[in-house]
Amino acid sequence: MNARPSCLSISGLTAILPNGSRVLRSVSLDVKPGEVHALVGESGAGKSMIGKALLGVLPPSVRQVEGSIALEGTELETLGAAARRRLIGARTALIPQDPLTALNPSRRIGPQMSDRLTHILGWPAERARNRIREMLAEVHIREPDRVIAAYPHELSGGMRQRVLIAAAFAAEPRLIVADEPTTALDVTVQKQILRLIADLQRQHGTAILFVTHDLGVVAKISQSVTVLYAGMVVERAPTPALFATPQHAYTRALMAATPRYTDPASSLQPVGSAVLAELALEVQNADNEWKRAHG
Ligand SMILES: Nc1ncnc2c1ncn2[C@@H]1O[C@H](COP(=O)(O)OP(=O)(O)OP(=O)(O)O)[C@@H](O)[C@H]1O
Repeated sequence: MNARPSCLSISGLTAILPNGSRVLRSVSLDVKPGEVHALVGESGAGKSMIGKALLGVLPPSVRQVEGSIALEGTELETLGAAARRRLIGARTALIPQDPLTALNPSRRIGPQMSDRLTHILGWPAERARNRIREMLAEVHIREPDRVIAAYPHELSGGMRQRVLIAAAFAAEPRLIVADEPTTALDVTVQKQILRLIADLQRQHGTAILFVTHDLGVVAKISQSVTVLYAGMVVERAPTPALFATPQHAYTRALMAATPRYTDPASSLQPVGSAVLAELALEVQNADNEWKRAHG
């Protein structure tokens, strides 16, 4: 028997729009303690929606109608709004896609980094300041004083993302949601940032739900992976098994569309119409089954 609960356990998560269409179709996934779990899918697959459901910030037009989300064995549904916010604040952190919009342009970096530690976790200001300095060193920022005193626009995109990574790890969360954290960066900086996240993850033993559309990133950073299409889980596997023996035609099509997994001499293949027709049928079957079960 496995006595240690999953760090994050999502089961049967269904979210619905006012017109009745489901944007998440009974999604289940598990992130084990200390592992990186990749959530991969094309634009619109529902990756961000899962992160938002976890953080309790679904858009007003989207309702979670079914399913459960548990953090280290605690079902979020069983908590009141304030207790849920406290638990999420203490156990999770977010590395966002776009570091510029995630930072307040009119406030200096230092106070923005320590806000979470002082406001949500109640740390004294000096402890928070010291922790921020430690974390800036861990993300290889050589002039911490300059960065602490800077406004976001005074830093490069890569530096801003380092700052947000430092802030995410500062309170030793159990789970970090990394929402396409390298997408907004230059290609050369992307590699450094990915390596940095991987290094910190190993050193701190933090579990990460790593949202990405890039199978190359999945291969580099994750131990397990969930492939999502139209809010539906298409395939879930340990990462080495996914690449060695992909089970679903859609996963194989995504691989064929990713440069490093194809013969460089061959051209990249978009997801073909046969695969899309198969997916459409699976979505329809899943929706019919759901409608039958819900009258
Ligand atoms: N505020 C909203 N109201 C209604 N539907 C929405 C809203 N935001 C997103 N959607 C829809 O929900 C579905 C999932 O969107 P989501 O943003 O989670 O996809 P994603 O996989 O994160 O895509 P991307 O990689 O482009 O961010 C899409 O069909 C999208 O059109």
